[in-house]
Amino acid sequence: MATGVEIRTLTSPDELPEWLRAVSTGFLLSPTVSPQEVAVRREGLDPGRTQGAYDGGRCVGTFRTTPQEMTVPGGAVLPACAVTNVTVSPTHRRRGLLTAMMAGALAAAKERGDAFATLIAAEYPIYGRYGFGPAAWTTEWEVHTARAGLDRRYAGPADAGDGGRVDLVDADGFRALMPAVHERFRTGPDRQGAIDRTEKWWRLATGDLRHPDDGFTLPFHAVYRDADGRPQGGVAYTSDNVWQGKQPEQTATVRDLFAATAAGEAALWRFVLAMDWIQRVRTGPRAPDDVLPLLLPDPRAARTVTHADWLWLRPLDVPRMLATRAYPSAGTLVLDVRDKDGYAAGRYRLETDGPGGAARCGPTREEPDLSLEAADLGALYLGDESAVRLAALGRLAAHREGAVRRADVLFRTARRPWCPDVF
Ligand SMILES: CC(=O)SCCNC(=O)CCNC(=O)[C@H](O)C(C)(C)COP(=O)(O)OP(=O)(O)OC[C@H]1O[C@@H](n2cnc3c(N)ncnc32)[C@H](O)[C@@H]1OP(=O)(O)O
Repeated sequence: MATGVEIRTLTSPDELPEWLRAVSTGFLLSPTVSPQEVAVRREGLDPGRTQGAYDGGRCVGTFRTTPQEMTVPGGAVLPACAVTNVTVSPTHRRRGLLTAMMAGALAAAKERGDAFATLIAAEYPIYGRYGFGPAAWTTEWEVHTARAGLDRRYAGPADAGDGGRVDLVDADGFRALMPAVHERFRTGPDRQGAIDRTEKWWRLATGDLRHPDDGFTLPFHAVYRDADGRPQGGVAYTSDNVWQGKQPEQTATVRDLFAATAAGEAALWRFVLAMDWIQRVRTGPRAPDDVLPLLLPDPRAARTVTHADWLWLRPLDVPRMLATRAYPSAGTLVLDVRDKDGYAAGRYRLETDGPGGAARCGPTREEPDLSLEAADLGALYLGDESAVRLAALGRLAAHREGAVRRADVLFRTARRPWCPDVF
């Protein structure tokens, strides 16, 4: 580790301006942070979960965690330790500062009883060494609206197709209605990977609270209500106002689109795709198996512009993780989990009752069916990775005939996991 550098949690909110300057420097945003920006960022930030690395009086490393609820397969939620604001200044990189801050944060998370740690990785190669595996991927599409083959005569609010309707609302209305809908959405049985949103999240997203330095554009907002008038989903979108030779060439960008019902999700996409002047719709980061392309008569009109790892997950409490999620069939599996940091290491017996039933998991001395690294269990846990694929890569060893396929029968999910948010 770097000599002469002290790593510690912040002792007072007065240390935040210097700490935030270091975040802004590490992310190459700006060498300074305005007092107004500090005022916004300090809201909800817990100094006790905020680490800084100090060389003399200068902050050269930052690392923060926040409490998070994450949905696991089946719809139950578990407490996670969300890692964010990780930076080391270019003057102090590759001397072990991140490694030291990560060690402190994971030890605290284990002590608190968090089931796992999560993060959105800036670059793929950074976090595997700390026991994180890519647990949910993301895809962004750009839809060429004229090629999609949709009926562009969409008639507006009264015609969402199922007796429901889509209405434009202002930002305050969206913020008033949507948190409750989002709670139902994110805890659905196929919503593994979705996370809770704080009041601050909603205020920032709807412009009620603004980062003065980030050039925020207020989006348009629309709400889908079902035939009974119950709000079931919403969309936030912007448009770029581009014209060429008297022709509209506009691209709408979806910032947020979710619904608690399939009808609501389809109606909101149809609404966005049918808008006059819009030639292209950028979907923002979605689940790789989002319904969007197949809602189009010609799915090829949805061109993939990004497909990448998104949410990374680091197991901490394996028995709790495995006993809490749902499984599509009854079965048993004995897993030998290797973890050089110890948090997830051990041999565990998982026993599942199948659909609608419970699962039990605890330490065992039985011979293992499979052995794998904690990071690979992180990749398997939400259902996105395949045990057969990991075995082909040599990252998962089978000790019994058929054990790899048995793992896939238990772990794979009907829908792919999706974390809709950046944190
Ligand atoms: C959740 C989030 O906040 S994601 C944001 C992450 N932040 C950034 O990407 C901002 C720019 N980068 C940085 O601030 C820093 O380079 C960090 C935070 C990524 C790494 O900090 P460092 O203190 O340099 O990491 P540290 O010295 O502990 O490195 C540990 C190991 O990871 C490797 N490593 C670190 N960063 C990277 C990287 N970007 N790519 C590949 N390997 C890396 C190091 O080479 C080292 O490997 P070794 O143990 O085999 O020698």
